[in-house]
Amino acid sequence: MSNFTKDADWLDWHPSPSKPVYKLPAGAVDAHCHVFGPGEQFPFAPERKYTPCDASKDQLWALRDFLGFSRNVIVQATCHGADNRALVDALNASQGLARGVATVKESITDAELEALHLAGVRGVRFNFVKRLVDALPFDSLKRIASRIKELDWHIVIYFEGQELPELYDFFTSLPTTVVVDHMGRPDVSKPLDGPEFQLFMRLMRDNENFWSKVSCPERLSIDGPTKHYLDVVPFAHAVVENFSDRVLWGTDWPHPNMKTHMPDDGQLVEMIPLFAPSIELQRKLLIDNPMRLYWSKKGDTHA
Ligand SMILES: O=C(O)/C=C(\CC(=O)C(=O)O)C(=O)O
Repeated sequence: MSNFTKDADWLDWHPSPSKPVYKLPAGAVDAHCHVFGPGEQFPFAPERKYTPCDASKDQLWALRDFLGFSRNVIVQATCHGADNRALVDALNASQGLARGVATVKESITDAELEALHLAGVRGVRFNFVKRLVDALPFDSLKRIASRIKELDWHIVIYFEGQELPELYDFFTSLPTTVVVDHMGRPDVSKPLDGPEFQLFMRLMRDNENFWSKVSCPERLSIDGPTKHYLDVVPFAHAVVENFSDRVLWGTDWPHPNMKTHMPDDGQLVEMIPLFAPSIELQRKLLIDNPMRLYWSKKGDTHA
């Protein structure tokens, strides 16, 4: 029994996803997912903007095995603030099969950063989605960026598509590899060749240190699950085709803050061959790229 009551409109993760017909290649990485709590053991942060249901590491491993993934990258979600204990607990229990992206404050010590690295953290997340966080000052983020660069970590950025013009110069000033969550959350009702998505494509084209997750069709789609989120495919396909060595894929389990429906994780896996139609593109997306970013840094051995 959790000490927390989830939000009244909270949708729980899918209890029985379908088995995907698409068979993932051996060694595939789910490079964007979260753990929540359990709240009783790892309390949610006082400054959080939402209270989720629990989504434990063991439930994440069960999904990994059911879908056919080998590894996970667990991204710290804002409901845990900069308290990375649930994340670190999951990494420590993963037998080397999970890596993490943490949230840190400037006050973190070098020893604490080193301990996160030892646990398997390889990046920090800067979140600019206004419904999720209060704005953070750029100069503070820049100081964090220059410290984590020393550890050979990267920065994951999360923002809404319409905010990119305002954030563009800050993003391109970052000194590390930068990974964009969910293709920068494009409005897929707008044209692929329109100014909004083309600015994102320019960001990727002009800055070789930028990577993108081609994730979250369920968040971006207007078509929705009954039409298999097909309106997202041209966007994801364009990103994979053009930047095949800098793309990642993730389930986004347990799908925080979904309001319209809870996706079937098996259905999300079925979309991978639409995003990455060839075996070679699938290998890069699911294995080569995430392994390079998360399992080939200082002190890494392949589990
Ligand atoms: O899984 C995601 O990327 C999406 C989230 C939650 C989140 O990122 C967070 O709380 O940090 C969202 O859009 O509500």
